Amino acid sequence: MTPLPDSEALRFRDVHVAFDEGRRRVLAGLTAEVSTKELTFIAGASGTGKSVLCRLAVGLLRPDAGEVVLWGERVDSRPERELVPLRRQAPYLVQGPALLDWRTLRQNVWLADPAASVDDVDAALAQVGLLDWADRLPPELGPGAKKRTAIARALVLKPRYLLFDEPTTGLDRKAAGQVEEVLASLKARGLGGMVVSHDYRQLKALADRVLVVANKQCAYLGTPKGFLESSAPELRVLTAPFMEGATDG
Ligand SMILES: Nc1ncnc2c1ncn2[C@@H]1O[C@H](COP(=O)(O)OP(=O)(O)OP(=O)(O)O)[C@@H](O)[C@H]1O
Repeated sequence: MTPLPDSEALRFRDVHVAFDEGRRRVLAGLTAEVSTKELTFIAGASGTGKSVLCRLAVGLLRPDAGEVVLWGERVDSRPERELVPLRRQAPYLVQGPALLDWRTLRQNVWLADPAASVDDVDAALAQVGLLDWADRLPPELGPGAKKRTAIARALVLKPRYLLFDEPTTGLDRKAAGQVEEVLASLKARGLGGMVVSHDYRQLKALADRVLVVANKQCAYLGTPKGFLESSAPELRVLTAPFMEGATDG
């Protein structure tokens, strides 16, 4: 494969991460390169380091060894003050939406970027299908709409890349479908992202690429089809229940 230009690449090079004073090794020599123009799903069993990968990508966690390079710049060794602007370009959406309940949706989005114009704020809400709800308060929303508001908070920053940690976990089918529609529309507009997900139906529908973390390394980086149809034991253990369900249904 031809190497990606720096302007489109997120690179992990021989990354090592351990917790509890080195006793709990999570990543040991993970190397992978993803395009920030694509939607890359991060798959793997629970606790293998998928969220750790997101935190590394934007410098919320520094590796014990190895390099993390985003758009040609070392993230792992950058001073914290330089990471703040980087995180506006590549916001990381954690699982909980973290909205202020006493502020309207419009105000919640505005708070993410007080310098934004009202048009920009409303455009961000429109992109997630919530413009009609701009003057409502978060407690009036269901969990899916709260999640979409959190996405609007990231979009108002006019990001180059988005990192989503399990964006539909805990949502019912309908709410998850609405969040997936937002992901699909961002993808259609050419905005890339990294999505930590256990939902292989969603992965199959949306992913350009899949990165699997297993055995403390990158066990697979390729197409969703290649991932789902692989016979490699470390991938089969993840995909077999889904593939069997797909055949049955
Ligand atoms: N700050 C921390 N201190 C100690 N251990 C941590 C810390 N952060 C992560 N870990 C451990 O690192 C491992 C990987 O965590 P991570 O959250 O990346 O897993 P994950 O693959 O996203 O899991 P899940 O699918 O369950 O969300 C886990 O065993 C977790 O307990």
